Amino acid sequence: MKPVVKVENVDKAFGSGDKKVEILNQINFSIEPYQLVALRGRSGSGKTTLLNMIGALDHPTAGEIYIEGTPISKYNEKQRSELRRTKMGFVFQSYGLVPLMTVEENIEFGLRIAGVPRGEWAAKIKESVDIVGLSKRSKHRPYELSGGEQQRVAVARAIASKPTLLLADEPTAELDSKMAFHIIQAFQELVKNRTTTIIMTTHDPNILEIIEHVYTLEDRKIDYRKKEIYV
Ligand SMILES: Nc1ncnc2c1ncn2[C@@H]1O[C@H](COP(=O)(O)OP(=O)(O)OP(=O)(O)O)[C@@H](O)[C@H]1O
Repeated sequence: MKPVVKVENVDKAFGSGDKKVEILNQINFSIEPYQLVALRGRSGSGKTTLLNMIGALDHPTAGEIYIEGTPISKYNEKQRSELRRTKMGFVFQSYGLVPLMTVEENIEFGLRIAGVPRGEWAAKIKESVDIVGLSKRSKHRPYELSGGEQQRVAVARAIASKPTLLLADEPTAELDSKMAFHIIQAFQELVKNRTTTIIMTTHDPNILEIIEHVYTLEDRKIDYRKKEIYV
């Protein structure tokens, strides 16, 4: 099976001339299908930058990123947006919920964009809302929810379409430890059922403890560690 993600000799710098800041230098790694991967590193180490490049939202300065074997650097904006829409789910720090839509409608909107057939929406909305424990809140609008609840809606929306690749930036940052574990368990189920490959960033040592594949960004380089997990 091809890796879902292959990052090859990737450099990333922002700015130019005197203001040039090199964030990532010669990054290489591959992620096999149905892995749950954690990306850790100090604030400013480039975790979000790397997720953005894997998610075709930003371009490497050098090197190549392959999604399911296809190099994406030559994709035009339309192809990149198609790739994101059909294969990827995103949980980013701003959540990106539509304020005037209820929880259900926000998830439905995500399903529509991902091209999921209409007949599957109701079941997928129910399933994803149940997974994040928000069944009782599904008719509420984002502004009626706490920060952690909004984050769970973003998770539900991202997993509802069962994307090939889920990219999640600090998806448990706003959650208490019980709910954070619950979300990670849901991620582990998606991986175990061979539904999705997940890359998430986290600072939380308790979560890093239970994730098998951990990548660390430090001094512009990446380091990989596979752990034995006993659960
Ligand atoms: N568009 C941009 N222009 C200039 N510099 C940027 C840009 N985006 C990110 N950076 C810089 O790149 C570095 C890495 O940022 P990034 O957001 O990837 O870090 P991070 O590891 O995700 O941090 P955190 O844990 O705080 O979210 C930071 O120093 C940041 O200021």
